[in-house]
Amino acid sequence: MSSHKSVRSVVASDRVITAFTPAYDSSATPYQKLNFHPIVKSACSENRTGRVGLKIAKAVLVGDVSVGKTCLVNRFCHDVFDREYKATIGVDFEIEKFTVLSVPITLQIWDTAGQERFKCIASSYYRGAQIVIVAFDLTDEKTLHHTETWMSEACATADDPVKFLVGTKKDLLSPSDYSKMEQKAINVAHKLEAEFWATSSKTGECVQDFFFRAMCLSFDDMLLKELESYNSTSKQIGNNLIRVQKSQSDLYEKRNKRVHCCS
Ligand SMILES: Nc1nc2c(ncn2[C@@H]2O[C@H](COP(=O)(O)OP(=O)(O)OP(=O)(O)O)[C@@H](O)[C@H]2O)c(=O)[nH]1
Repeated sequence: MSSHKSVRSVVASDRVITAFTPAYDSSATPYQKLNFHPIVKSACSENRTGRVGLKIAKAVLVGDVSVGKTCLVNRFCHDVFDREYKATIGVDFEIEKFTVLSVPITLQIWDTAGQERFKCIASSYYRGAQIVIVAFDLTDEKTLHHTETWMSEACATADDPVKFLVGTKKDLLSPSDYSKMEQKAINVAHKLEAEFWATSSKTGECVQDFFFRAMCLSFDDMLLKELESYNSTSKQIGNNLIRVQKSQSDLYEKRNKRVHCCS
């Protein structure tokens, strides 16, 4: 297992999210929200974000061999592109610190190997992911056909994730070849109930927007769940308190009745 970690103690200014990043194509996404949930926005502005500020959003990146998964991560995390192919051995990971609506949150990106012989190792890292990214090569249609299997395997142990279908190597296609491929990819994305993106790690096209979008959707989901669980716990504590108060007042009433009878 190889790994090159980049843990930044201070959030870089280009990792500060103050507005909701839109979808690549509003007709190619199941996620139709255009902004952070109002409850999320007010919780952030009033500093009521519970444990979310301490949380890590886990993303797993899967797909066929050599579709460009490592290049996608390297373009986003280090702003570099390597034209030489070096196979990922097992799994690799990167950590990026963000601030979303002034709340600190860490994104952990697990870059898995596409080679069949590493599948067993790589799949053990899918568990608990809040973001599943299935990558395919826009210049190689058979890699698109395999995305259904990748998605179902990665989602099997993920945590109700936001799902993405990401086409890579857009720089290698002519506009007309791209639009033919895009339509096929959007059809697959609908089937997978995933959001479609097309990127180029060589030119950097849409790479940062894609990861920002993933962060926005997952942050919104995580904070809503956190606030819901906080509210239901408070409600339960409230109900228990009412029950205790009621049984205390019943006891008091019974004792008063007894005192009254005896006298
Ligand atoms: N032109 C172009 N080439 C790319 C792009 N992304 C990746 N490549 C090339 O595709 C090859 C494979 O890229 P990787 O990122 O190593 O592929 P991978 O999916 O991580 O491969 P595995 O680790 O084996 O699963 C490399 O030679 C890259 O230079 C891109 O956006 N444009």
